[in-house]
Amino acid sequence: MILASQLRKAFNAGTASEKVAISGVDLQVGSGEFVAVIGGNGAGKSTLLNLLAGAILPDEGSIEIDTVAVTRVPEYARAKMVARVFQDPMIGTAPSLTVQENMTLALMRAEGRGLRRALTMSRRDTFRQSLAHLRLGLEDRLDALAGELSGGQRQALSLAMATLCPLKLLLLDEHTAALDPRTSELVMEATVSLISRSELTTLMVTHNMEHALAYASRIIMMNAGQIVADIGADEKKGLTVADLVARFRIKDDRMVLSA
Ligand SMILES: Nc1ncnc2c1ncn2[C@@H]1O[C@H](COP(=O)(O)OP(=O)(O)OP(=O)(O)O)[C@@H](O)[C@H]1O
Repeated sequence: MILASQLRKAFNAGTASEKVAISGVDLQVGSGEFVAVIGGNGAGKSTLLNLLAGAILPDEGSIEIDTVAVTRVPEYARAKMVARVFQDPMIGTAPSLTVQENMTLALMRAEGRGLRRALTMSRRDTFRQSLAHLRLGLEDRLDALAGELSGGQRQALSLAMATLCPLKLLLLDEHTAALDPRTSELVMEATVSLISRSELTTLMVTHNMEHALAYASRIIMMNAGQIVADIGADEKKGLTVADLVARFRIKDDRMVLSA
């Protein structure tokens, strides 16, 4: 369970360019819930994820992950609990290392030993199996350099790496936004398969309303640093993309693409 209470974060505080990015945010996410975070540009979505990851610390409020108070715990010390996948396929994997070396690095995050010692044959099988579930052909490319993979395969590898060790919270920051529509669907399907297999608690920032409606169990809408709507599974069932766009006057990815 993730519990955020009365979070506030301002940038450039006390200056003329002060910007309150998050204000009075209360959020409770149950174990295994998959929450889509939507909202217009500058609404505070990435800042909320940054606060949960520990990449930035709040000015006010508190954060608990499975009853552990992590409010002032920096990102590196939260890494065993929280993993994140970013929009840019170039972030999250090391291009000059192979697929299996990248995955070994992800394991070392939890185990902390040398790359050579950690890379054993049994690990290879484990890596192959976890990559096969993603259905992007990565299981046959363990020895390929990550830099030679397609954008979709790199995002899938980032996902596999993020979820290789037991996790309390997975944060997806527009992780399919830089991909073409077909690849974006494939990575989204891989995401859902991973999340449901591991019953992972997940927050996904997205501008793709179809993904939010189809895949998440709950949608929260942000505006001006606050959560302005919280749509549970039952209410979500009756909504269409057009409803969401009209109700919240926000842009959908596909509208941006076709504009
Ligand atoms: N490091 C920073 N320094 C100054 N202002 C910032 C910083 N990070 C975010 N902001 C500001 O805080 C507000 C919220 O930004 P945030 O990136 O969280 O929005 P977002 O909802 O993720 O937007 P988008 O959909 O465009 O990515 C914006 O006004 C932004 O300009």
